Amino acid sequence: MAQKRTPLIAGNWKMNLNHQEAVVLVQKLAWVLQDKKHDFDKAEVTVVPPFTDLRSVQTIVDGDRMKIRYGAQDVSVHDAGAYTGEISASMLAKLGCSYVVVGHSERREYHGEDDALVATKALKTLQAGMTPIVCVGEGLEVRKAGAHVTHCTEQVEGSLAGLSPDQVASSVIAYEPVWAIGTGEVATPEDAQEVCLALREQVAKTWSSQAAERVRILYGGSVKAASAPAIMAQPDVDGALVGGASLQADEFAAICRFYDLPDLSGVA
Ligand SMILES: O=C[C@H](O)COP(=O)(O)O
Repeated sequence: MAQKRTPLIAGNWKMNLNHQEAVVLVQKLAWVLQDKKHDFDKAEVTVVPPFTDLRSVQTIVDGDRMKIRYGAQDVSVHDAGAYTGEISASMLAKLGCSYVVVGHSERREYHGEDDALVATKALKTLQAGMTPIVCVGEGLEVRKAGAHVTHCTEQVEGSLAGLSPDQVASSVIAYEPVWAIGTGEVATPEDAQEVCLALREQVAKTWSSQAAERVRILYGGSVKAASAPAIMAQPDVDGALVGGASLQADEFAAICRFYDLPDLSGVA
């Protein structure tokens, strides 16, 4: 019997909200989810703030015993030492991070991160006891050429290279078509399912069928409360990596609450 994957809704705040604004948003999100009786066993909720907010988020999450988890938007490939400006995995783990987003397209584009570097970051994250959210996705030209499935499966193979099947199974993959990020151009549920299924099949081929069953695969790219249900109802989509909409507590909570619906079968 295949083990059921726990859905994950992660909110990537990107370079937004100082530590004081972060506390306000997390507090409001907790209140809205509590008010709506969100079942955290049905879907994990994670916020991914800037580094500067993590200690404040840890304080309020721990202090109020919130079930909301949190994580970081990047991590160093180094363990410690003379690496100005970098943040190590052990530092993030010490701050109670559960997740680390690695290989986001904005880091690949603006910081020249390649698959090999992303794979090292994913391994460092796992070795520190956290879960990497490994981002892959194609650009508009690749999509127009119909090469998006090949592009993304090759990217996932390279971005998880060197990990064991168990480590891959314990990771999260986020399919984020670059042309959908921040554009309002959300992928269709069929687009998302097509690539997420291909990624899962690639995991089965490269690592193991057990890893393919267990690895969670998210969709990201202009996800809003209105578009989320049909995408997240797809059989190979295990949640969402949300950007802009995660900065609004009500909108982000509405996305999370999709999994509280009594019967999801009719939503797709
Ligand atoms: O990490 C989140 C993705 O970049 C999606 O961002 P977005 O929801 O603002 O398009």
